[in-house]
Amino acid sequence: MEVDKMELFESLIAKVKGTGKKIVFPEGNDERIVKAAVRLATDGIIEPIVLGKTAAIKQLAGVTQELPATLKVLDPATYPTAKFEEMVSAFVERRKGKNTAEQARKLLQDVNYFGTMLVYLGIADGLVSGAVHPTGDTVRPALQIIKTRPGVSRTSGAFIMTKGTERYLFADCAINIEPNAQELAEIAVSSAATARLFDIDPRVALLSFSTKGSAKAETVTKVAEATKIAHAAAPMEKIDGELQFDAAFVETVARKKAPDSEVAGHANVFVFPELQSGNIGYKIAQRFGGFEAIGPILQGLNKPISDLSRGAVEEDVYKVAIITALQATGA
Ligand SMILES: CC(C)(COP(=O)(O)OP(=O)(O)OC[C@H]1O[C@@H](n2cnc3c(N)ncnc32)[C@H](O)[C@@H]1OP(=O)(O)O)[C@@H](O)C(=O)NCCC(=O)NCCS
Ligand SMILES: CC(=O)OP(=O)(O)O
Repeated sequence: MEVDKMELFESLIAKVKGTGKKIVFPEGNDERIVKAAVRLATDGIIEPIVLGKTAAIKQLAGVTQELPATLKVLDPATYPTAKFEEMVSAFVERRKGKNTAEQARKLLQDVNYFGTMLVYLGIADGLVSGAVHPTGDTVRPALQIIKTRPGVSRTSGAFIMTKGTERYLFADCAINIEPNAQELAEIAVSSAATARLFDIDPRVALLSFSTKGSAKAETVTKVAEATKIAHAAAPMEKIDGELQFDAAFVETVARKKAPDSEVAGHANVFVFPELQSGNIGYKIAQRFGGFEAIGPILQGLNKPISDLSRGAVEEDVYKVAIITALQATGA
């Protein structure tokens, strides 16, 4: 089968399998998480580290024999004191005076902080959480400890949206509540890079309720300004805005509303102007449109940390973990 015709996840699995990536799952008390982790280990795709107690994990996963050999269970409650204190010291050093050792010990009782520190210390290559915890609680440890890559000031959350052979990227659907023009530009540039993970040749539309000045409002000016900043930051990328969704997506509408745009009518990466529209937009495409929505994939962090929707099913956990491992390969 040619790679571009391969089912998306077959090709992603082929890139990840054999790399031995260790992904930590802090929510070992959730059935969807443990079942996905067992499948990922059994299929030889990643080496999961599940936080919790072996007996409870086996029961939730419905495993009566041994867990797969490549699945490691780690119980924070019985983590050796010396190792825990090393973690505390590393945390305090990373927080540069923002947290004391006493605060660190308390924060590290939280499985998301504990799991994120495993990634920071290199014990795990990435983390998947958020099936139980809301996004803020899942990503805050990563924002504080893992932090953004040089040149990126804000992380953002993208979804890969698939239906049949259709494949699009939506962002930011998860993190930045009211991004300014600079932040929106960064989200657009990061999204182009994320799209390439999925073999999408990115054509990025910055969405609005206006197309090329058809309406006047501060919120529209912000999107037009973000487009200019994104062009200056990444002149080789195909990025355009401000565009309404129909102008971005439908060729006949694009010919009328934005005839000179190389993106309009052909966009495959959709950047929303703020979080309300982004989060609502992806859920409408998912629930009305029948698209599978995988993510949010956090963009621009130093190491891969992935959130899940609390509405996620086992299959979503499985797929998000594969994407997280793919990010960990440096692809
Ligand atoms: C992501 C979110 C939790 C961060 O909020 P917060 O914890 O109040 O953030 P704070 O402003 O206190 O910042 C905490 C740290 O994270 C950093 N940070 C905050 N947002 C960031 C971002 N988008 N990218 C990178 N770092 C960020 C801050 O710089 C700060 O770092 P510091 O402690 O080293 O100084 C918040 O923006 C949020 O709730 N977003 C919406 C999440 C959501 O509900 N989405 C819908 C469902 S997916
Ligand atoms: C991404 C998202 O919307 O997460 P949740 O459904 O958990 O709020």
